[in-house]
Amino acid sequence: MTTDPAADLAADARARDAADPLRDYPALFHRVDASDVVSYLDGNSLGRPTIAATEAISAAVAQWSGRLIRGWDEEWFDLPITIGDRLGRVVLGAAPGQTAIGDSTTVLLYKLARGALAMRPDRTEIVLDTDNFPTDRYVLEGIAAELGLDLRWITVDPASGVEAGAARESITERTALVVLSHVAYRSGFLADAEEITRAAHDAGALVLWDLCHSVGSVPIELDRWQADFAVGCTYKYLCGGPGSPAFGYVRAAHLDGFTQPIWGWMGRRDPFEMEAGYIPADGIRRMISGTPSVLGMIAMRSTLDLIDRAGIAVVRDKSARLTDYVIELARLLLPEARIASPLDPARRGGHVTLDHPRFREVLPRLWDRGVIPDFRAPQGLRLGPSPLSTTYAEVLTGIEVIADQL
Ligand SMILES: Cc1ncc(COP(=O)(O)O)c(C=O)c1O
Ligand SMILES: Nc1c(O)cccc1C(=O)C[C@H](N)C(=O)O
Repeated sequence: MTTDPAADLAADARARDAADPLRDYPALFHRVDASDVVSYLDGNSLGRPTIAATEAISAAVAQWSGRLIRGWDEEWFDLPITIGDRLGRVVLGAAPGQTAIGDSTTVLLYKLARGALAMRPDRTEIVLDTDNFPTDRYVLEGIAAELGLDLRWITVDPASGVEAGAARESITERTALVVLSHVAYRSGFLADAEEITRAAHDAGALVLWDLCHSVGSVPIELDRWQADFAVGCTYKYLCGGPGSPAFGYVRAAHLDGFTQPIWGWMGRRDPFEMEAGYIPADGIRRMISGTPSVLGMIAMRSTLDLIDRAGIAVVRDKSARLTDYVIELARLLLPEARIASPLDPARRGGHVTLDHPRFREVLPRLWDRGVIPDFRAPQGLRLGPSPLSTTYAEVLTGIEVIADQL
């Protein structure tokens, strides 16, 4: 301890970094101009690129230029499934043959929800919550209008999320499908996915989990939870790059009869036979509609290598410590801001939201100072440190600048 509180805080952050089992990982990510961005706190919107990803993308371009159309037979045709299997093993708790990469989260959500609803033709309701990510709400509103179904909304406090008890009360014998986020995009609330899945099954309903904000930071056990379907994006903690394709999971037991609504040639059995009529490919390949984005899938592989090496439990532990640290610093340096996320780390994913009526006006000044959090209307500053790439010192710098600007 010194008589200088700022120096004490800096020393404490350095000590946390020195003791961090993942201390060597931040150096594996690009930092093109360290003075331009002094604190990146938006890893849950767009992860930083790994250095290995740049090399892997260059190698993929070389393969494209050398192998040309032959690349499809040699590797690319199978990539959505081979990377899907790897994703399943490293971060989803999913055995092979249930995960495919392709499309955006929005499109895959539509395809999975339509396929799921076709499995419960006698039921009339979809259960969802009022603070799910907009795309989930809009897609389900569209499907409900298209199929003449009802939506049953679970009303949630935006600083919290869907409790298992509230979900159980909302699911009835009319419910065909429950669609919820594992980690809420605004508050970071971590849902009890296993218990909610059980509640849905007890009522004969199916569940589709949106894993966008948990994949790569929170352990996921899709097979153990007996989840029916899941979807998630790969550009956040998986650092797949802007617009990298999403993943979709269909439980093996459902695959045989599963029909998704966009019948493209790439998801057909024997696509290069070009035959009349659509017959879905065997297994999870049937989730594919059109030509997959090969270059878009490359970067996430490098992040999966890092998570595989570190172990998702260690990644989660760092993530929980980082968000605890955010809360500790916010209480100390930003006492006028409200913490709009669960305080218990066991009930929180990888980010924390702070509320203050002046955050909207402060945001451009933070960007000018090289501090990049997210802003979520009406007044939330969302801080998403990425466990593999963010240091404690970076978090401290960010919150000091926020305090200074506020
Ligand atoms: C929970 C959630 N679902 C879906 C999406 C987005 O889907 P898409 O990749 O289609 O834009 C996001 C983030 O953009 C999200 O946070
Ligand atoms: N997908 C995004 C985009 O294309 C532009 C800006 C932000 C995003 C995001 O990922 C937003 C994010 N899913 C959220 O939770 O707010």
